Amino acid sequence: MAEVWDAVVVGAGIEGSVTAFHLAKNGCRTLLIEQFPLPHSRGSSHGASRIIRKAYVQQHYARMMNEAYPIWEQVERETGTQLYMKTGGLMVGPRSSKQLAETERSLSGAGSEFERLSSDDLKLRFPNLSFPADYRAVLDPEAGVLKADKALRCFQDLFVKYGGRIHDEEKVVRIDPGDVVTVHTSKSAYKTRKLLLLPGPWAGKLLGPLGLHPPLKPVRISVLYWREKQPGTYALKKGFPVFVDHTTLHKYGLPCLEYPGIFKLCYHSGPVIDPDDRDGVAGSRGNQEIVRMMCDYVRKHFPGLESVPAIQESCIYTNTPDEDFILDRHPQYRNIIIGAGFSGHGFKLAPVVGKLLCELAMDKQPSYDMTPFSLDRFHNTATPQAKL
Ligand SMILES: Cc1cc2nc3c(=O)[nH]c(=O)nc-3n(C[C@H](O)[C@H](O)[C@H](O)COP(=O)(O)OP(=O)(O)OC[C@H]3O[C@@H](n4cnc5c(N)ncnc54)[C@H](O)[C@@H]3O)c2cc1C
Ligand SMILES: O=C(O)[C@@H]1CCCCN1
Repeated sequence: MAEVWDAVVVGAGIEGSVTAFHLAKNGCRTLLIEQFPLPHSRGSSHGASRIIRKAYVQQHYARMMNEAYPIWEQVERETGTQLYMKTGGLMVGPRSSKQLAETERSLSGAGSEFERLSSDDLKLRFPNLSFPADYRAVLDPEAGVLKADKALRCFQDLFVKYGGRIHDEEKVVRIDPGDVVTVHTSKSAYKTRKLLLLPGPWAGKLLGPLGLHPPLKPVRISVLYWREKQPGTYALKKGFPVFVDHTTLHKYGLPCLEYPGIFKLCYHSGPVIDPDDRDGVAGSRGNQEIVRMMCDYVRKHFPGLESVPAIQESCIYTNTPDEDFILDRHPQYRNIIIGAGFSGHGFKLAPVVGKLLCELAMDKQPSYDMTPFSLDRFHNTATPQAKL
């Protein structure tokens, strides 16, 4: 008789890899299936860096981050790899910004420290930034950079260390629900008691045949890097923080890390695409406009950077209308668990996302209120609004 797995996880991005790690660590015999050869750069988890911060508008994420940090540290210890570099995080916006006020409220509510910077403080502390006199900032002292590609590898290595199996270059092509689910791939078929779907931008393609159509939009993000005029101006070593601008749709930046002397500064939006054709016609549409807008932005606010990007790469967000994640069971097939819609901010939270999905798979009471992450919230048509 075919072997029955305790759990099969589909998708070896950061969310699937961390979920698989928690399952294996909790004694579940787990198989992690990935369509592409690992590592790859076609989904959402590639690249050297991501922002980690507690400064969130939504308090549920600020609270979850209190648990995420110790797990990141534990993985660093267990693998002997530095993954987190503390830089502090600067959230800027107009003095009247509701988002900044709510960020302060949620940091306080989560028991986390922060500093409030006036326009004068901002000028004094960060002379290489230029913002109007009616701007202010919130500084999150615990924020920093995660070494993303290393982090992904660490979680996959630990998963294998705890007895998990990874099958890459194997695409899931059909799912037959049941008390024991059958997962058909391009190479084989597997039986499992619990199936966890973490397919990133491909979520729509896997969920549709299971009768689920949540309003998910895969969006192509241009990852833009800008050369310093004077090397070292925005360097991590010199203590330049990670940065989020809360004016209208966000712009965000990370101090020079992956390419020496080159600062990463991106726009938190882009064209809706098919993940199998990320850089095709739809993906390129609007890119020139975004680059032009970002050139203007750099000229205005980052006077120490060349105002033409030195490097351009791509990555994909999978957005929900309210930018909250989906972490839930299939409403009909309760042993199928879904993690999707990480809306461009899921990396830092993956340690807690994985823990919650593992709890659902092991039929334990989840450690957090799952209401913000429920699939059925979309029946009430959430108002689209950039939050973070
Ligand atoms: C430019 C950019 C900047 C970001 N910045 C930040 C940040 O600063 N901080 C932060 O916290 N987050 C950030 N994020 C968000 C974060 O990176 C994502 O939320 C996270 O990587 C999502 O991971 P995932 O595992 O859901 O998706 P993915 O990494 O895409 O993983 C899904 C995997 O499933 C596989 N798969 C799909 N379908 C199948 C199938 N049928 N069979 C087998 N395998 C399948 C895919 O190949 C893929 O490997 C950023 C994202 C981008 C794009
Ligand atoms: O998750 C983050 O911290 C960043 C903030 C800005 C948008 C992209 N993601």
